[in-house]
Amino acid sequence: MFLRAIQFTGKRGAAGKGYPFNIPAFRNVETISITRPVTFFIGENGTGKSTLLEAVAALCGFHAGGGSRSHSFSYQATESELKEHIRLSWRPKVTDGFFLRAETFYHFASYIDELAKEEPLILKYYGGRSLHEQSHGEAFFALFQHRFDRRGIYLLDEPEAALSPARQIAFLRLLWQMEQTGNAQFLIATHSPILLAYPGATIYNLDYSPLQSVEYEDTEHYRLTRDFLNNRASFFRHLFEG
Ligand SMILES: Nc1ncnc2c1ncn2[C@@H]1O[C@H](COP(=O)(O)OP(=O)(O)OP(=O)(O)O)[C@@H](O)[C@H]1O
Repeated sequence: MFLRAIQFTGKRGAAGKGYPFNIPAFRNVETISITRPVTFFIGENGTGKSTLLEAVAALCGFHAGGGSRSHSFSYQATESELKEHIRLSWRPKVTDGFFLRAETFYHFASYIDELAKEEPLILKYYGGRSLHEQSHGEAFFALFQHRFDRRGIYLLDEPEAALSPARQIAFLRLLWQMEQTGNAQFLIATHSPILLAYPGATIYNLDYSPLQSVEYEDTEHYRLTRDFLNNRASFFRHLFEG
């Protein structure tokens, strides 16, 4: 455990009412406590998960388009001002880690290819070959397996985006292995009921204003998936015949 809390500073009111200060989940939040090695952020589309992870990544010194401190590639920045209104509380501080953004992964892969032209050995951190020569899911998994072995903080924005259900379950094992080393901490924004099932994680739900921690079995992800799988016919009756 490295990051212990995300603290919202009191100056936000002065910053105006537009994005990102109009996001309901952040209203009246003082501190998001981080007490477990794996913390999930969930919520409907547009509730602020990426905005929060981006701000944390910026304060960690990670490139806004994804990557670590040493990565810098051209990317149309969409960073919000939130980073100027939060503080990270560390014990101990780490500077290494990675910010995975599914949406900019293509640009990241191209950037690594460029670096590999000068320094081919760099590809060992990405499964031994260009990320572009691997499928989207293979490339994600190669990154998890070969690059996430360093002591650090890992910020993952929808890592399930490229992963099959079987790979998501394999990812749970990787998470567990990395947690056992005591060297890795994860903040993960996700919509996946499989990833969210990871035992012992904290889940913050940004559907609430202010955001709240919830139990896995109380999440819509768990309940809706369970009900859908248990009774598809009933869902389809309502969807198609109503
Ligand atoms: N650069 C921006 N300028 C203005 N509004 C923005 C900007 N980026 C995001 N928003 C708005 O802020 C809100 C939160 O967006 P964000 O991308 O953080 O949501 P999210 O929870 O990650 O969503 P999703 O699950 O769809 O990825 C949304 O209403 C979005 O429209």
